[in-house]
Amino acid sequence: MADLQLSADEEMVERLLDAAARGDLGQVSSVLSRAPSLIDRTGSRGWTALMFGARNGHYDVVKELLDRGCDRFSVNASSQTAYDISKFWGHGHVCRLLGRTDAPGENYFGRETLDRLSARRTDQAWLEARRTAADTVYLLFSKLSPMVSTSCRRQGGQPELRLCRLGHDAVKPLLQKPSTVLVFLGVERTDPPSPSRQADEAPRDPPAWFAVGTEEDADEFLAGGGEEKRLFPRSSHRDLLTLSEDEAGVVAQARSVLAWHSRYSFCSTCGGGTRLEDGGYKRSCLNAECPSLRGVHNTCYPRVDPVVIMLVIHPDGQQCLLGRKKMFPAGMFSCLAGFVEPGETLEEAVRRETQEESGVKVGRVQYVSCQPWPMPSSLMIGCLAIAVTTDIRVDENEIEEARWFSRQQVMDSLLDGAQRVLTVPPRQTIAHQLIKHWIGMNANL
Ligand SMILES: NC(=O)C1=CN([C@@H]2O[C@H](COP(=O)(O)OP(=O)(O)OC[C@H]3O[C@@H](n4cnc5c(N)ncnc54)[C@H](O)[C@@H]3O)[C@@H](O)[C@H]2O)C=CC1
Ligand SMILES: [Mg+2]
Ligand SMILES: [Mg+2]
Ligand SMILES: [Mg+2]
Ligand SMILES: [Zn+2]
Repeated sequence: MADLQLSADEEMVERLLDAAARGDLGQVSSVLSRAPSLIDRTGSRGWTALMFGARNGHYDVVKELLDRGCDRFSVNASSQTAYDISKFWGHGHVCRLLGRTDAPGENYFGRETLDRLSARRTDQAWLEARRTAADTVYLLFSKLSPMVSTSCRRQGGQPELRLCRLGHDAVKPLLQKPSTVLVFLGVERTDPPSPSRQADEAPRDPPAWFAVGTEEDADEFLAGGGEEKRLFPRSSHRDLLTLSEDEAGVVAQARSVLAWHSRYSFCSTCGGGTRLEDGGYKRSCLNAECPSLRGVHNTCYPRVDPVVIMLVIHPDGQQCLLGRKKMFPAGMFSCLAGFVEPGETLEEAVRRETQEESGVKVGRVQYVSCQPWPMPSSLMIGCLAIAVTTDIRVDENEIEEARWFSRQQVMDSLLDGAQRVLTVPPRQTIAHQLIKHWIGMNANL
């Protein structure tokens, strides 16, 4: 009976994959209406219905599968997502559909959903009006953790965290405390005004977003969520990686600025007290004699720490260098990385950090993409680097082990169910994306 059931399932999967490949929307919908759980099932070489639809440029089929909640990130036996496949075959319209959460060069924490309107940061009257407006959104952070709710579950996965959006009334008492920090994040990006709008209608400002930061527990806010469970995640590194791409971007912005406020309360030039200015983007010294008040000083502005992160490629082109820190989970290897030092180019930082950490010398360096990493304020600058030597000698203070891994070993690590000699960091990290970028450079469909 079980065998019969299994083969009936398999037959349905075959029908689904075949319909997706042919662009038969009716058949795809009919199979999934009867058996929704088959949506991410794979056929030969790990291809899903989404990949078949993407391979042949079937826009309607791809849209239907996405609307029904398929996994757009799953990879086939060549480690390609449906997006990689549609890009390879030149189906731009399907790429755009799939690219919404996996656009080329866009990394987790990198999406800008707000227009920062930096020119408005010094406009006190405008800021004051936006602070109290009915549609203004406040994000609350306690000890740098954003308040989130866990009301919905991602299909088959871990609970998805969503940011809690509060109104002015809810945060008003907190805003009156002198230790609370308020940062203007920007306004929602809007579509161009519709042609039907009357000429005499005044254009409305889109909703403004603010971040409110407190070093207190703020647990009193957790009660007001009704059905949904509200919390401030305490293991912020892991939990921040479960936000949606849209929310991750705004959290990266808010958390880095709030982290700067929480560590830089005093003037670093004279030790005096400081005052918040520019919508939370500046701290000015209260001591009228302080040199930091004359000229431009980077001590007054939120910091960003550039970090190079590199996938080092073996001179034979078929292996890459990955390392592991002692703190990594067992079996996990990642790209080497390190802070850029003053007066150093990105290329030199890649060469120096690679040699310090692994003993390998690097020649050519090529920039790929970057990622804001708000723990607390790094900007990860992702590069491919071509090795000119291959002997490994690790810096044991930082790295436990570094090894050359073959392309096949790395591909297996990206595949569900494959035999693995290593695991790579999760897809939200630029390390993962650099590794996938290298695998994708030799498309083997
Ligand atoms: N998103 C991703 O895929 C990855 C992100 N990272 C992030 O990159 C950062 C840097 O990587 P590491 O290998 O640790 O750098 P690293 O190789 O330069 O070594 C870190 C050491 O550098 C010193 N240091 C110099 N400037 C610093 C600064 N501005 N802030 C803090 N420490 C500084 C400290 O002594 C620190 O222990 C890490 O904090 C990590 O969070 C690292 C790997 C992957
Ligand atoms: Mg390092
Ligand atoms: Mg280092
Ligand atoms: Mg370093
Ligand atoms: Zn000062």
